[in-house]
Amino acid sequence: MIACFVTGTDTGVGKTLSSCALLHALARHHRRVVGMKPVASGAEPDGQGGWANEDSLALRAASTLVVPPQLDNPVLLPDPVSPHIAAERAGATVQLAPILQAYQQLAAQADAVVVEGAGGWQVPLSPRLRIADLAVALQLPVVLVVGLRLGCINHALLTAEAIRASGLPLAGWIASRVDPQMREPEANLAYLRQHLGAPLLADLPWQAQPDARAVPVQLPTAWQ
Ligand SMILES: Nc1ncnc2c1ncn2[C@@H]1O[C@H](COP(=O)(O)OP(=O)(O)OP(=O)(O)O)[C@@H](O)[C@H]1O
Ligand SMILES: C[C@H](N)[C@H](N)CCCCCC(=O)O
Ligand SMILES: [Mg+2]
Repeated sequence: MIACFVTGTDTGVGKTLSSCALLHALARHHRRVVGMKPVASGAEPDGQGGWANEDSLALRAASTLVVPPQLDNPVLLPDPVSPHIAAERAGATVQLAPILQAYQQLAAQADAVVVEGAGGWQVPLSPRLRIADLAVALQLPVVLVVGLRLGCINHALLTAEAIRASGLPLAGWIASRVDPQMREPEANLAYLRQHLGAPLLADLPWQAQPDARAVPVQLPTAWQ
């Protein structure tokens, strides 16, 4: 079973697009691939009388394995704010155990699982729990999505350092060109390639209509 945890330099940097691109790439090598959004804040009508998070809907569309929503999105909070605030407003506390159980059930059915975090590495899920704690509890190699814009070098280096300090391997990183006006994108990319100490798995071009299927992804050999 192949699995990874996708984090980012921030919220809104392209983690969902990157996770979908990873799922499509994995599906070229493996039959049963599935995305997981363990904690989602923000819900919209799912078109079937219920509610769903837009990241979950995108991950499901990129997955080949269909699972019940309690497995691929065990915690769905209505408000699109930091998960610890969304949970408080919903009168809930995010707990690790049910998320780990859901992941184990997914992993038992799948050849590959891509787990998308929420926001960046230190985002709180509850007063006592952060995204980093969840990734550590899952013991997954991490893929870091860097939203290429001014300031991303600092955010990327700090995040990579924190991931390694947590004891998890940084399996690779993805450049996500979220700012078409960015100056010197290639020089920024070159610096990150030299200093992140992990392979660049994909370079997502800026797209007016982002299409995860159209992006070339270089999967680590062990994932092929
Ligand atoms: N390469 C790109 N080109 C153009 N737009 C992009 C690109 N990558 C991401 N976007 C857009 O930026 C926005 C944020 O991207 P996305 O939802 O993937 O972020 P995220 O990191 O998953 O955020 P969250 O923390 O909410 O999960 C979306 O509207 C997405 O379509
Ligand atoms: C609602 C949003 N789309 C994300 N899922 C949550 C982002 C939390 C960011 C918290 C923070 O770092 O300040
Ligand atoms: Mg997302």
